[in-house]
Amino acid sequence: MSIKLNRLSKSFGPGKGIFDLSLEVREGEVFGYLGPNGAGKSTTIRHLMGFMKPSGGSASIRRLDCWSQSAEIQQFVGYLPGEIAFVEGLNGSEMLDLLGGMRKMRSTAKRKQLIDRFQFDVKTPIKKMSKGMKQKVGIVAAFMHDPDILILDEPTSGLDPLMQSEFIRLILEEKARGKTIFMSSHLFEEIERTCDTVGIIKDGRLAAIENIHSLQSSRQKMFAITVKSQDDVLQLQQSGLRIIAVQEFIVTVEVQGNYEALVQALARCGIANIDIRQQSLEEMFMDYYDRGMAK
Ligand SMILES: Nc1ncnc2c1ncn2[C@@H]1O[C@H](COP(=O)(O)OP(=O)(O)OP(=O)(O)O)[C@@H](O)[C@H]1O
Repeated sequence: MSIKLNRLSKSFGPGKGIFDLSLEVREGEVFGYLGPNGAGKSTTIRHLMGFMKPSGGSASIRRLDCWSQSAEIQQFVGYLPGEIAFVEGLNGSEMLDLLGGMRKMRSTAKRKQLIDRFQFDVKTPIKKMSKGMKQKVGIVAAFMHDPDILILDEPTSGLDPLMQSEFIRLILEEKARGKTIFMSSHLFEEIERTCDTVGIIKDGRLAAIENIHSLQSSRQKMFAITVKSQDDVLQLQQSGLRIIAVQEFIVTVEVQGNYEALVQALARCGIANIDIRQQSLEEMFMDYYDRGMAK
């Protein structure tokens, strides 16, 4: 096991913080950590990096305790913080020199390659950099020593769509090279395209941990059925199918596998049209939020 949270908890006051988080990330797995603002993503990540002492439970990476053995852990981990703290007065290149020096890095090949890839002028003083440029410096710093494990807190925040795609390509390449990646995100597409597993955090608690591939196959289908009369609408409403919306004669039904019940109900109605649409990962995500811990 690469990363393990065992009932990790940190309380910042009543109902605030993270509570009883348990999860495991295997070596070579890409784990997406999804949740709304204030859910506890950064707090979890800060524990992984050893910046915070848990109030209860523990976090470990490769069996090393994230709090008491953080110096050892940081040797093989690359970290991108949610908000990057820069040293005043330095330009991008000097900042990367400083971070590389702290790691006693000798080779700068990967750093050069990343700078070319993300296309930015490293000589710009950090004070004058845009949010996106600073984020690029942070990405280079996280990846430049070619770490085995990457812990990334909202890595694409501030990047334009082109650079977001470049970042996704980078993640897929690093994944192919066997790297273990734990990343938080608000972007469903980014998680869907890169991750094997997604953990959903809500109000400091894990609402779900799902394999992305089985999540994709268990997606519900939405049938927007246009019927011919009000009686048909009633007929569908009484059919026991899961009705999502009714708009005049258009009844939207959510179906997951139970097509026979749908066909039987439709056979009793006058049908003018049927549109079929698959639920997006984003809708599934919102569904988890709405239903809270019930799922
Ligand atoms: N050092 C702290 N002291 C007190 N409360 C804190 C501290 N750090 C975080 N919190 C609170 O804990 C909760 C979780 O915050 P956290 O930053 O982990 O959320 P997040 O999921 O990363 O959100 P975002 O997407 O906005 O970055 C919030 O209610 C936040 O106000």
